[in-house]
Amino acid sequence: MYRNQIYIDGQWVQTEEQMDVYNPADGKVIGTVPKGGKREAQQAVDAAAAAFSDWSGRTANDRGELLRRWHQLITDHTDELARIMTTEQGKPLKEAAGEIRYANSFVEWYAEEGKRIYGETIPGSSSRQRIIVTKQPVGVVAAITPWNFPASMITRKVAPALAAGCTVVIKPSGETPFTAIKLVELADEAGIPAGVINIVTGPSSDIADVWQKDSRVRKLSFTGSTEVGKQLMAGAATNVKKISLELGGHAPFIVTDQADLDQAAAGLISSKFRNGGQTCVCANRIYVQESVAEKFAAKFTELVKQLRVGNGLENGIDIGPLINEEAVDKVVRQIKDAEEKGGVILAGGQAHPDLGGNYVEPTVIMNATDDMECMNEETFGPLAPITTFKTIDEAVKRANNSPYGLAAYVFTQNLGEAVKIAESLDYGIVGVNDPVPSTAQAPFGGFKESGLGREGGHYGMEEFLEVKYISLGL
Ligand SMILES: NC(=O)C1=CN([C@@H]2O[C@H](COP(=O)(O)OP(=O)(O)OC[C@H]3O[C@@H](n4cnc5c(N)ncnc54)[C@H](O)[C@@H]3O)[C@@H](O)[C@H]2O)C=CC1
Ligand SMILES: O=C(O)[C@H](O)CS(=O)(=O)O
Repeated sequence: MYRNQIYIDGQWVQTEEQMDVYNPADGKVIGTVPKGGKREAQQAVDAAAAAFSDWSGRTANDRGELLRRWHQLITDHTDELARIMTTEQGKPLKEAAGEIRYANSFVEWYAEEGKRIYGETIPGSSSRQRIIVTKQPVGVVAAITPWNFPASMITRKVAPALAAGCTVVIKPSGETPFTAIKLVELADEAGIPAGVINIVTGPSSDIADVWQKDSRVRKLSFTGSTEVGKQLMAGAATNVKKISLELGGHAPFIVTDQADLDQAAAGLISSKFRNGGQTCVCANRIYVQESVAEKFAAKFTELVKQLRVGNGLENGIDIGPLINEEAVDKVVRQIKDAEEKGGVILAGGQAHPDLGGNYVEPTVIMNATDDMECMNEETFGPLAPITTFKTIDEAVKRANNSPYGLAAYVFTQNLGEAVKIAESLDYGIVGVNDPVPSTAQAPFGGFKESGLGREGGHYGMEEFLEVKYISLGL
């Protein structure tokens, strides 16, 4: 069912040692992938470096045409890709199919955007000088991606990199390699030349160590935890690589007394429980203005109690299993901590009593306080802690009191209040009455310890380009 090979220089490669891949729904092994190491990592960079001259020398139209073929093949294989993703990651099939479409939207967008890499001329300092500013591809790109969005975190890097004329080496998460391998298989089928895309699975630190030390790798693009991001940022200093980091988040979700409470409650369901809460942009702290807190909590809790938990491959499931036992332990630990500190459980409150395994009940906790773990540490699970506030200034101050700065949300029907709050929040993404703002044409990225750089839109293209200034003496 799953290709269990890695792809280097246009060849599908096996390794003696293999790594098991598990289905989080039942803990069973669904297959194995190569345990690639330093040798495979080096071979991948060798291939990408060798392919760079031809690929970067092609026109943006040529590269765009191949990206368009890749886009069509991903479209044709959406159901197969979604089923692979749900089996190795756990998210419900409908969400997995949604992610494939979202992932594919980056391929479509950058197939065109490569044709819009503009330079400029600047008036010279003398009549005999012409100033020309051009953009050129940065070179070989290393992409290291997480398990929670196994498709879109790859295409959000690879599509702009290829459109810019870069070649790439990819290390997907060991939890979800099959989605990545299938995407690369379709790129191969689309006719993207050997060496342009390479994928290696195996121990991440061995592979990353090779890529960090190889000066031909000119750009590292990483999505994952802030902890690992900091390690990679330090390593990139070895030969001053350009780096993009999409790291952790801890999103505040503010509901003012001017909000449409039904809209806000439905919005919180979308933000909080997408991918079972395993997204870097999902609501982690819910701040509700005092006068509407009880009414809002009742509406939200009613919706939470209707959510169905189960195997993502079954119909009608809203929340699948978390990725592994450690993820479950973290959520249960945060629930217990919140209860010990005075939190009141309105819904859920435990690992799933009937399903067991990696399943957790969607949980709502009222009377949350700022000293609780869940109000400070990224949950990455289906836990919604609600606290109240008196004034807008208080809400903004508490919302900004975090080392993270990725996404934030505010629900209000008062335009002036919305603008004031959105402009005051220290976050790279602010959803105003919009619980899922992510889209291919907009810049995705965070302030503070949530990362560096942006992905999506023309901002995402700049991450794979170098600016060159040519001074022309006449
Ligand atoms: N800001 C964003 O867009 C996103 C942030 N995240 C964050 O990532 C975390 C969950 O994803 P995980 O995959 O568990 O994160 P993770 O940081 O453990 O792993 C991410 C990737 O890095 C690799 N990796 C792990 N240790 C490494 C090392 N020492 N050197 C090189 N590579 C290494 C992993 O194999 C995986 O491919 C959460 O904290 C979440 O907030 C996840 C997705 C998107
Ligand atoms: O990794 C994530 O959490 C994603 O970046 C969130 S989104 O792009 O799907 O909104």
